[in-house]
Amino acid sequence: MNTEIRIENLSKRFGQKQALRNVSLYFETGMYGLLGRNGAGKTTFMRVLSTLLNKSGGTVTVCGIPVENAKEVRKLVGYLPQDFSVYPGMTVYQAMDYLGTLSELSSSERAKRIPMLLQKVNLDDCHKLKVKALSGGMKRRLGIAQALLHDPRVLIVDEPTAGLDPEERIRFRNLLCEMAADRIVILSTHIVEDIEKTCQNIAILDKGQIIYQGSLLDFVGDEAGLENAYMKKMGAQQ
Ligand SMILES: Nc1ncnc2c1ncn2[C@@H]1O[C@H](COP(=O)(O)OP(=O)(O)OP(=O)(O)O)[C@@H](O)[C@H]1O
Repeated sequence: MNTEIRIENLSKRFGQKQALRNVSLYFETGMYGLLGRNGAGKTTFMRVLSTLLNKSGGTVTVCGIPVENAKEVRKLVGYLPQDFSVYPGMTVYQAMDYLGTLSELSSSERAKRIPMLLQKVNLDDCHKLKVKALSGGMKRRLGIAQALLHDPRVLIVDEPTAGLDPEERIRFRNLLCEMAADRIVILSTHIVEDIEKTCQNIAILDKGQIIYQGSLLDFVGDEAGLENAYMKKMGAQQ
């Protein structure tokens, strides 16, 4: 099974509101940055890929499987939403174990994967802590660990570093890069620096349409950095 996502002419309407219009994109193993203003359609796009929203038109396949086959696609996709929060009264281990049960992992798979994932996100010392006692950065790392419980081929993260201190942001970025070595990671954020430091390829959404897709280096061209190139592009889109 090839690790790839093919999107052709994807559209999504909410009543009269056209949130996505003729979006066509292709992803293969690696890390991709998704940029766009507030309301551009980024979350809608990620929710369609994660099968949490039905599309209105077009085709989307994840590793060859159409998103309409939500049960199968969910096995392939891990999603960390913007507002991730889980069971504050549970310990870190209990929360992971419960989420693993919801993902239909057997008890032996959970016993194997949970310690391995907590170690990967550097939370192995915290497995007995209550979720509500975790810092913002630790919660985000727990979010990644839960999104990886079923070892998905695709990891989609929405605004994961907002509000994190610089050290925690860099740690989180490194973790995502590590995850992208053998899967597709799609990172949506307004923090342009996070994308500049981690992604070789970017896509920019504006008013529901793709206005750039391709290499970050090509996009930046002769500009001083991604932020400058991005501001210039967005200025031209007004
Ligand atoms: N459930 C919904 N019902 C109606 N309109 C919606 C719904 N969800 C999103 N929209 C609209 O679709 C458009 C795209 O929203 P979306 O949340 O995907 O944007 P975004 O790029 O993620 O924004 P932000 O950067 O602010 O998170 C917006 O105009 C939004 O108001």
